[in-house]
Amino acid sequence: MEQKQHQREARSKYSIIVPTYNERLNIALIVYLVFKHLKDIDFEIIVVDDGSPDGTQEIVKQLQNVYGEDRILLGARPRKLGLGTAYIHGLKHASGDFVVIMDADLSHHVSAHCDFDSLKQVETDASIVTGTRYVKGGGVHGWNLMRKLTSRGANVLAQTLLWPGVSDLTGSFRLYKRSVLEDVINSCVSKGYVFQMEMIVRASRKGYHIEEVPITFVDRVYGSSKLGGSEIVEYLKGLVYLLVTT
Ligand SMILES: Nc1nc2c(ncn2[C@@H]2O[C@H](COP(=O)(O)OP(=O)(O)O[C@H]3O[C@H](CO)[C@@H](O)[C@H](O)[C@@H]3O)[C@@H](O)[C@H]2O)c(=O)[nH]1
Repeated sequence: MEQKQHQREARSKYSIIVPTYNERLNIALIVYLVFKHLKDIDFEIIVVDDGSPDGTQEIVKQLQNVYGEDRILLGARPRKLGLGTAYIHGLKHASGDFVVIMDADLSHHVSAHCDFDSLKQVETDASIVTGTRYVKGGGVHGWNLMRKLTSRGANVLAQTLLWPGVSDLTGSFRLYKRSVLEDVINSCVSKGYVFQMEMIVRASRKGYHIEEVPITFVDRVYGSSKLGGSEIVEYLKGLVYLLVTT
């Protein structure tokens, strides 16, 4: 029985998509942590970098020399083209049966989030396992009041208007069955941060089984968030669009 379980795990491959823009100070650490904590899992890391002026890509190339180009793939884009399209680009390079998306800035801690229970859930019952900060056991550390209110407000507004059945619509630690991601991603039109919400709402509307796991989001130590006012405007536009089209 145990051997069968092991064989099943050994067959599954995970593609971990990490979008980066100016993450020179974080990328080596996140790669190190993934390799440290996912020892018994077959995985590849796909870094989608948007021509970061801080030289993130140079660090990724050094990491490829250390870990191998088959384990660290670089999906380089010429300029900042948005978070949503970065995931779409990453998926083109992915060869795994399952896809994990996570931030590069260590706000998602690999040891706590990529646990075996979540991985098993997506291998068996769930189509998507999504990290949530907004249930018992989840939370946020390090944000100021304004940032907390913005995130909470965005979620409450979307819950009220869309009833998606998911508590954290803007979170970006998720595991997808590859076929599900491919199906849902093709119906998404968002380019920026609102993409997270669009993906999960469309998946929910299509009837996919979504499991939530509580996560604690820890704000970054190095570098800065790229979430600006224009992303908030895009979020509101996206909300209206989803209200009308789903
Ligand atoms: N390639 C690429 N990567 C990007 C871009 N914009 C942001 N990123 C990368 O996307 C990740 C998240 O970006 P942050 O700017 O650090 O986001 P945050 O404020 O910490 O994140 C919060 O809001 C996000 C938006 O919904 C959430 O995804 C996240 O979970 C969290 O709630 C980081 O790895 C960052 O480098 C882009 O245009 N292109």
